[in-house]
Amino acid sequence: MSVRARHVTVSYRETLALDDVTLDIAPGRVCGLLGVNGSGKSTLFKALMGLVRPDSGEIRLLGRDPKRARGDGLIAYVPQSEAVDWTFPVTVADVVLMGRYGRMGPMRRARPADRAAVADALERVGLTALARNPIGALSGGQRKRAFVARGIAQEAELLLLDEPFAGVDKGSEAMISELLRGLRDEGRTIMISTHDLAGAPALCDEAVLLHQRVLAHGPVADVLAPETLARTFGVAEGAR
Ligand SMILES: Nc1ncnc2c1ncn2[C@@H]1O[C@H](COP(=O)(O)OP(=O)(O)OP(=O)(O)O)[C@@H](O)[C@H]1O
Repeated sequence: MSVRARHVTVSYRETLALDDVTLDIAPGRVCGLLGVNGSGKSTLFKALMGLVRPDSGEIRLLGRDPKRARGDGLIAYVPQSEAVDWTFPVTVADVVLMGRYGRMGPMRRARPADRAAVADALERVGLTALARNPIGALSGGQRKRAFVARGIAQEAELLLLDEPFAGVDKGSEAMISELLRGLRDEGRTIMISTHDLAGAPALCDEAVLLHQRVLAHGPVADVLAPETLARTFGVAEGAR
């Protein structure tokens, strides 16, 4: 399994963010992580990256402890747009090169292989012509593509994308979806978190409905079936 979580519980002081989450995600899948604001999606990503330690339960990523998996460069994270300081003076190529830091040693001196990996990744996401532009000068969709390129340059096996389609135009959404499908077809595992249940991306092979607990996990249509949502959110079926 790419992702294997067993009875994972995470709390911040009094707030229970994840409650007994058990989850398996196989390699070569795009999994939508669906849930309303505050349902624990970011916390699950942080736990997968080894940035928050579960109170109890166990997580293995590609058979490794999350911190180890992150240290080995197996996990790439594409943050929510709001989580990034876009005024930070780095170029698009700099952002992508960050994906190679784990391989570059303490001096962070890029070798020809690192530069080639950056060039390939930029080519793949269609940003070669913008490589020297400041990241902040790009559109929302182009910024996301730059971060996906960082994950490609990193050669990550598991890509976690936080709200990748928020603030992104339809053209970029289609392009990002196509990119992610290509990575999936290479056997990589992709998780996409979104609170936009209705717009749950068509590219997902499966979905998880999270609300502190895993309420449903399976084909997207089943997870978003009116009966499941009604059970989840207590909405009377006839009222929608
Ligand atoms: N650092 C923190 N300290 C205290 N409480 C937190 C912290 N981070 C998250 N929480 C709380 O944990 C719960 C889950 O939050 P989380 O950010 O994981 O949800 P989310 O589904 O990602 O929400 P959003 O879509 O708004 O990002 C919420 O009640 C939130 O207020």
